[in-house]
Parts: sequence; structure tokens; C-alpha cells
Amino acid sequence: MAIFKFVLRYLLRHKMIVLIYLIFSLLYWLVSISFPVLTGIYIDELLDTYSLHTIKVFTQIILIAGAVKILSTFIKKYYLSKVGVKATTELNFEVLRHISELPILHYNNTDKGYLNHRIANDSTVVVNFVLSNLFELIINGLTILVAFYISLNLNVKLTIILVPMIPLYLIIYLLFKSALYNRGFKYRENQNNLFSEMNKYLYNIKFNKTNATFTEAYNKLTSNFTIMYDSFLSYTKLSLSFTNSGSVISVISQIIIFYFGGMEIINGNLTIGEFTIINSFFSMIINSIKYLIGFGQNYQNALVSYKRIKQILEKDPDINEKEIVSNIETIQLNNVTFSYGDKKNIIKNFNYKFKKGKVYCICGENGSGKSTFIDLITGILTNYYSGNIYYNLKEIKKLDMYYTRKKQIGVIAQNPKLVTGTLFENVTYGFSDHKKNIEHMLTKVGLSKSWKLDDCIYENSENISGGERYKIALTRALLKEPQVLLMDEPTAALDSNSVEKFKKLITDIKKRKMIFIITHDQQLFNIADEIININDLTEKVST
Ligand SMILES: Nc1ncnc2c1ncn2[C@@H]1O[C@H](COP(=O)(O)OP(=O)(O)OP(=O)(O)O)[C@@H](O)[C@H]1O
Repeated sequence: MAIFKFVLRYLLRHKMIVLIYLIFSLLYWLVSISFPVLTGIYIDELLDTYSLHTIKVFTQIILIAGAVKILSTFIKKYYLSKVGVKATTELNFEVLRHISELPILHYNNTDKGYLNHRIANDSTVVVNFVLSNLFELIINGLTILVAFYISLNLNVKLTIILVPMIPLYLIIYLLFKSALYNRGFKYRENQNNLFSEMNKYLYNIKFNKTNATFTEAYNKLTSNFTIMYDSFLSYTKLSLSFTNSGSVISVISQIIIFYFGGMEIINGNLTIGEFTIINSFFSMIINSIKYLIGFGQNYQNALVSYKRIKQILEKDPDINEKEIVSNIETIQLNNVTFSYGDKKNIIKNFNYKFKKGKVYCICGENGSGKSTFIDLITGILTNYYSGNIYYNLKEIKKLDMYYTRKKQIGVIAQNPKLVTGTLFENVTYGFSDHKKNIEHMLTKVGLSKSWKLDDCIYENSENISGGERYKIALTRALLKEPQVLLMDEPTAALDSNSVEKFKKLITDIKKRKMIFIITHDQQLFNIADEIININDLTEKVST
């Protein structure tokens, strides 16, 4: 089965833990399966001998077997939990990592709260399914075989009457299979959507306070709950009907044993001890059949998760090749055209050659494509444009753009992202630098002296102003010493003194870099070597 094969890859990274789990599960099973035989023999011996010695011997055996059972239960469950947590997290992280390497527009319109909840949920479901069934499936199969074999030796007639119960289970499973999958799928999706809405509710606390839109936000929560609740009830009804059909089999089997078993005792074909053995074994068989019924249901549930994980993992990653341009002298765009999906072209037949040592100011109306332009030339949109983008003479589709962005390009977005950690960790995120350099750079960008390197920054909290946020991102980009520096609206959050500092800084460093400034701010135009209006891109051609 594909799910087993898939999850085993993660479990087998922890062979020792899995081995210990298997050994103690086997021990537990051996002891459990011998209990009914022990009980049957004990009853018959006691009825035969009425001796104290028999009682003493069997009490000792039961004591040892009980101790082994308790100990092996503890050990197998402990190791099962251990490997479960590890494998689930590894799978979860692998899917997250894969998503981060997918072309950027893949999950463009998907809520990230939904996605995160879905991945965490699905990873737990598939790993738990395989873990709890890996050994159980074999054990329950073996139990049915062993129990049948022993019962057959004790009483052929009674055993044969019970055989048709097994295909009956299969028929029930086949009848319910696809409905269980479909309703399970729907329920799971609605659960993830509800979680995503709850996530947004917390994220938007300030917005809802400012606009006093508590009722509207709460209504969204409750309407998502209603959708989830309906699908939950629909799934639960079906799954209970399925389980109940299984219980019918177990009741029928019990009636058969009591009726025909009782008749066999009256007719002298079965001793009381043998009846006890057959009865216990058939309880075991019934439990195993119940397990198989549950397995069928859990399998459909796990299949939903497995398919949703595969759906993500099977998407092709970014185009990212191996070559590196050590010294970026030019970036040239030839007939570059780009659009977001079915929308009209944002950039159309763009031709331009950008050179090292120059400052380019890119301006244009809101929504004209200035930020998109940054993503295009930094290779974020490599999978989507037509035409060519060259670094020196190399097409970026041939380059290792992960390396290039990490080492050679500095990008500061309009609303830069920070990481939770100290100021030091923020300005050196992704590389290392000396404290002295950092302090010097912080002074240069004009970050207030009240900020210390070990001060804490919380990524999503509001302990930092817009201007400070930009200056931290700028410090980080400059410390990296990139060959290409791109900044989106650098002065939007800066006071006039900081703007002057910024202009001086850019003029000082421009010789060794190619600098792009996306801006509406005309006071930056006087440090630009070229000003490009993105609205005119299609007409603009430089040599
Ligand atoms: N990820 C995306 N998916 C779909 N459409 C997008 C995406 N990002 C931007 N757009 C659309 O592309 C167009 C250009 O957006 P872009 O952010 O590049 O404009 P901009 O010139 O930087 O705008 P502004 O001056 O307002 O910052 C807009 O119409 C925008 O709605």
C-alpha cells in the first residue's frame, strides 16, 4: 500500500526505535495469545485434579505472563510515541520546505493558516495510521489464523459455522468505502478552513478594534463553524453506520458461539475448558474483525491526508540551476513579458540593460508593476515570464538564483519582514558579521541610539516603528555587501533627516553596486543616474 511505503521512509530513519517497538509488540502479542489456552487448560486440569499444586503452578505462570504484558505495554507505547512525534515532525517540515521551494504563485491565493493546519493535520494522520497499523495489521491477521487453527482442532463444526463472517465484513467495507473517503475529505477541508478563520481573527484584533467590527469578524467565525459542523455530522453519521454494521457481525458471531457451543457441551463433544478456549479465541477473532473494520475506515481517512500531502509534494519546484556569475556587471531584459495568471500583462516586451555603478529610480502609478519588476529581476518569478533576463551573459534560468539572492543581492521590501530575535540576529540573519561593523552601519543608517544589539524584536508585534523596521532591513542588506541592491519605497517611513542620511549613503556606495530604488518620492530623483517610469516600460529601450 502506497501510504505504508511513503511513511516507512520516515519511520526507517529511526530503525532502532522501530525495532524495539516491534520486539515488545511481538512479546505482548505472544503473551496475549497464550492466555486463553492457559485458562482453558487450567479449568480442565482443576476439574480433573482438584489439587492445590495445580492452582500454585498456574498462579505463578499468570503472574509472570501478567508482568511481561505490563512491561511490554509500557515499552512499546513509549517507543511508539517517540518515533511517532519524530516522523510526524519530519514529514511536516519536509512538506513546508517543499512549499518554500515551489514557484511563488503556486499558493498565491491560499490562506497560509489553512495550509499550515492542513499540513500538520495530514502529517499526524498518515504517520499515526501507519504506526498504529504497521504491526497491528500483521498481528490481527496472525491472531485470526492462530485462533482459527486452534479452534478448528478443538471443534470443527463450530469453527466452520463462523467462517462466513469474514467475507461479510469485506462486503460492508466495499459498500461504505468511497462515501467515507468523500465525506472525510470534505470534513477535513472545512476543519482547516475554520482554523484559518480563527487564525485571522487573532491577527486582525487591532483592525477590528480600530473599526469596532467585532460582530462582523465573529460572524465569519460562526458561519465557518456551521459549515464545518454540518460536514462533521454528515461524516460522523456515516462512520457510525459503518462501525455499527461491523458490530452486527460481532453480535451474530457471539450468538453462534453461545448457541452451538452450548449444544456441543450438552452432547459431550466439548469440555468446559475447550469451550472457554474457543469462546476466548472467538472474542479475539471478533476483536480482530472489529479492528479490520476500523482499519478500513481509518484507511479512507488516511488516504485523504496522504493524497493531500502528495498533491503538494508532487508539484515541481522552482527553476533553479547551478551556474554562478561571480561579478554582476549588467542585468539585461530582452522582450520580457509577464502577467499574474489570467490577468492582463503587467510587464510587456520590456527591453533594458542595467549597469553596475548606477542608481536607477523606478517610478510609476500604484499597481503599475514596480514591485513585480523587483521579483522578475531577482528570479522570484523565473517560472512565469517569457523573454530573457541575463546576468552578464547568463540567462537567470541557468543560474543558481538561491545562491545569487543569498550572497549577491540585497532586497528591502516595502514592509520588510523581521524575525523574532535580537537586533543582532535580525541584522545578521543569513550570514555572520562583526559587532563593530554592525554598530558602525546602524549609525550610518540613523537607527536611534536607544536600540541595543541584544534588544528583542517580535516579528509580528508592534514594538517597532515603520521607520525603524526599514532601517533594520537596510542595515541587514548593506552588511551583506550585495552587488545588486533593490529597495521598495525606502523613504516612505523615514523622517527628513533620515532621508538625507539615506541619500548620502547610497551615493557613497553606488560605485561598487547596481542600485534600484522603487519610489514615488521625487526628492530621490537627484541621486538617480536614470529614472524609469514603469508605465512607459514597453516603449523604453536602452543600449
Ligand atoms: N501575487 C500576486 N498575484 C496576483 N496579482 C498580483 C500579485 N502581486 C501583485 N499583483 C497585481 O499586479 C499589479 C502590479 O502590482 P505591483 O505590486 O507590482 O505594483 P506596484 O507598482 O509596486 O504598486 P504600488 O505602487 O501600489 O506598490 C497590481 O495590479 C497587483 O494587484
